[in-house]
Amino acid sequence: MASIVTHKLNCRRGRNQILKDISLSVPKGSIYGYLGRNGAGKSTTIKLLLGLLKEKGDNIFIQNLSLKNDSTKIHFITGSLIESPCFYTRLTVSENLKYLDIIYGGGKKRIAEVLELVDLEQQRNKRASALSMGMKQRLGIAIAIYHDPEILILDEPLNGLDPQGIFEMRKLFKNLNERGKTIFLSSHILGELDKTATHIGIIDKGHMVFQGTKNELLEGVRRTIHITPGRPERVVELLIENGFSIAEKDEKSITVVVGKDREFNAMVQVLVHNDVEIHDISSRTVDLEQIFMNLISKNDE
Ligand SMILES: Nc1ncnc2c1ncn2[C@@H]1O[C@H](COP(=O)(O)OP(=O)(O)OP(=O)(O)O)[C@@H](O)[C@H]1O
Repeated sequence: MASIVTHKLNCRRGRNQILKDISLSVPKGSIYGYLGRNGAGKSTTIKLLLGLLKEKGDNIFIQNLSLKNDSTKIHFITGSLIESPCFYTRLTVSENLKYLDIIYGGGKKRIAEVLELVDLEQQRNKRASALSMGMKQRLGIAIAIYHDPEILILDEPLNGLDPQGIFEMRKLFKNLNERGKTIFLSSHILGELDKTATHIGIIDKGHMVFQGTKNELLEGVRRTIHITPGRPERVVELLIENGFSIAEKDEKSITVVVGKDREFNAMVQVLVHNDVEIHDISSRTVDLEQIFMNLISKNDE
């Protein structure tokens, strides 16, 4: 089942078509990374999902509820963090949560639970204004999850955090995900999502250029294999005979480009079975960042 579904989401401001036919499908229980360059349309999508723009949301469904007809129910099952976290800077961390508790209930137990979850127990009596950036962001998450929503929608939650802050937020996302929350988060840096996301959606200039699991994104990746054999000419012959194409060769070494792991294994088998002398073999995989750049540069053409 999908937690968030949109059917051909469009958004226009004046002559500017900000979003064009965005059809999202965010599986329940996933950590869905929504990736795109600055200005691609991520925040606009998120604002639409949260019903914050004038568009009616008749093609947006959260847990099968229509945003147009069931926005109140949707608010109860959704927690969000957009732009900078919103809290009372002059109140302490726990006072901020006590304030929320007036609305949602749950009492001291829920406050303690949430503080533990976001790892702010030590800072509970600190004024929110005195927190580090990473802690402020975690307080923002604490506020977003206080009412125990099933889905979290976060706009660039890792923006501006140092490596330690990013590490802690990732840990928090994984922890929340293990507790059954579906997390939709945006970023303009693939590396930020790479380690956390189970699913990736890539948007560029308002168009969706990829959507699928992280493994599906990696499927098209090719590996460059650099081999330094005893007899390069013999290896070139063997590889060509067995259907591999040689990308480059010089006197000492050969470069072969292969697809999936299976193809790499097949190539190694050919070398082993033919008793080829190898001095060195190294493999370089195109990283996710490169795939991202390739996808969006195709959209530039
Ligand atoms: N109210 C508006 N009126 C006109 N154009 C807008 C409006 N809001 C956003 N845009 C334009 O729509 C495009 C997408 O903006 P959006 O904020 O959704 O991008 P983004 O992917 O979130 O980028 P960033 O990472 O920089 O926040 C941008 O070109 C932006 O200038």
